[in-house]
Amino acid sequence: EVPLKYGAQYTGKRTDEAMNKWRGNRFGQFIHWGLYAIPGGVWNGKTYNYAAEFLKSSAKIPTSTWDSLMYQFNPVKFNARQWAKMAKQMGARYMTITTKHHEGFCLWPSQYTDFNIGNTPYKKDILKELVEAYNAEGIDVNFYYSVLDWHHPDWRYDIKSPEDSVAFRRFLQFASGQLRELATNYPTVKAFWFDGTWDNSIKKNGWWTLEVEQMLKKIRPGAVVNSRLRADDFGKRHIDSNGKLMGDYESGYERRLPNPVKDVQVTRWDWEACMTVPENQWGYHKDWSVSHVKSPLELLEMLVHTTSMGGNFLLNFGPAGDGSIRAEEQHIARTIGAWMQQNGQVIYDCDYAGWEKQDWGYFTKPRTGNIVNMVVFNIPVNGLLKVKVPAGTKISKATLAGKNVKVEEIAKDQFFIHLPQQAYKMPPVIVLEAVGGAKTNAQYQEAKT
Ligand SMILES: C[C@@H]1N[C@@H](C(=O)NCc2ccccc2)[C@H](O)[C@@H]1O
Repeated sequence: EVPLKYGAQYTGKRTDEAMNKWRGNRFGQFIHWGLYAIPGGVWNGKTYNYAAEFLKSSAKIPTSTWDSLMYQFNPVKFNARQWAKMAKQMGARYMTITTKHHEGFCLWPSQYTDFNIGNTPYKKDILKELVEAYNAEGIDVNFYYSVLDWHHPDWRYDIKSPEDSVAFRRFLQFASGQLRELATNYPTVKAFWFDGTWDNSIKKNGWWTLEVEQMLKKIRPGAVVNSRLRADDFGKRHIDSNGKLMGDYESGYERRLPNPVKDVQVTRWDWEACMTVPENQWGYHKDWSVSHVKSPLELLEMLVHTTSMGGNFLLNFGPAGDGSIRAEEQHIARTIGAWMQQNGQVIYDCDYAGWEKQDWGYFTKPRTGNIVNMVVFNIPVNGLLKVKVPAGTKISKATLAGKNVKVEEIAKDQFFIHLPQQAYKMPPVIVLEAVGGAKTNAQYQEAKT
């Protein structure tokens, strides 16, 4: 091991109450909302098919022109309570909001820049309204914060001169100030989701990333910080030069999920996957016809897949500039919500079961008890769901919607669960009662080869 001053501060999973709550939440709503939602990917009558939140760079818009969008931000259809109710109905247990994205516009009245909600026609502290509305629904609120800031004159992509380092030191003070006011003025915030930290300027200032993590946890004991903030003494990000995860959970799964067989090592620490509904749109884009739009079932399978590997799933919504939520996103919330209403117990407070992945779907395991859940997405033609159990495990019971289904031992530590034949519109859940360490059935012996 190399000695590190700014590397991982601990190893293993945090087991304090705040982290257990963060972990057990499992399903979150990501919200990308900022000035980019006003043009929605269209500029001077031209549609740009890149991510809408990058329109400033894809349409090569001068900063002064882009920043004047602030004077148009007036979401007349915005209703924080409605957004929170929709998220509650969807089954989200937490919400992560872009307090400031790469454009530098702040959804809160920051004292460190005039480029904020207070100087828009809307005027009011929209971040406060969202935190209060979501907390009122029992949903935890986390803050996304982009360190990368296209608006701030002292931002640097790299440090190549003494002037750069003087300017960037000012920038880091600015960012620390903003984070201090976010952690102080919104005391119910539970976690910080850092983005925009991949440039050399940050990699050369690993000390600052640790200082920020420590400052936030001092102001908000129990606060959870993602690995994406962190760089160590040598500029290594997420995982330090000794192979240890920095921050409290691994946040590298963006628009992709770990492979359920090859990437099982992801279960060694906490992690979260964040996901767009279109192929690559986080902010509101007026035209979703240009790429694949994921269906509610695709997204539900990703949620179950993530839970089955011990991760959290953060599903993105991109509200329009007027504060409305587009129909596709409302449909997703309603459809996933209906299933979560019946089956949330196989997601919340559930984890990796450690059983061998099968083709029909995913196992999840509640934190306590001898239950293992089966969530079936691929209905087998023969109606038989193969289950391979750890040596000596017995399946004493299997139920679907409270009714027993047949369990058939077919070989050593192998069973068929008989799935009732019917047309399934949504994934059925079978609950297994499994007891370990039982004497194996003498009838089944492994082959001698
Ligand atoms: C969570 C996502 N992270 C942002 C992102 O992909 N930024 C990548 C990026 C931003 C600027 C230049 C190159 C690449 C997206 O806008 C979302 O906020």
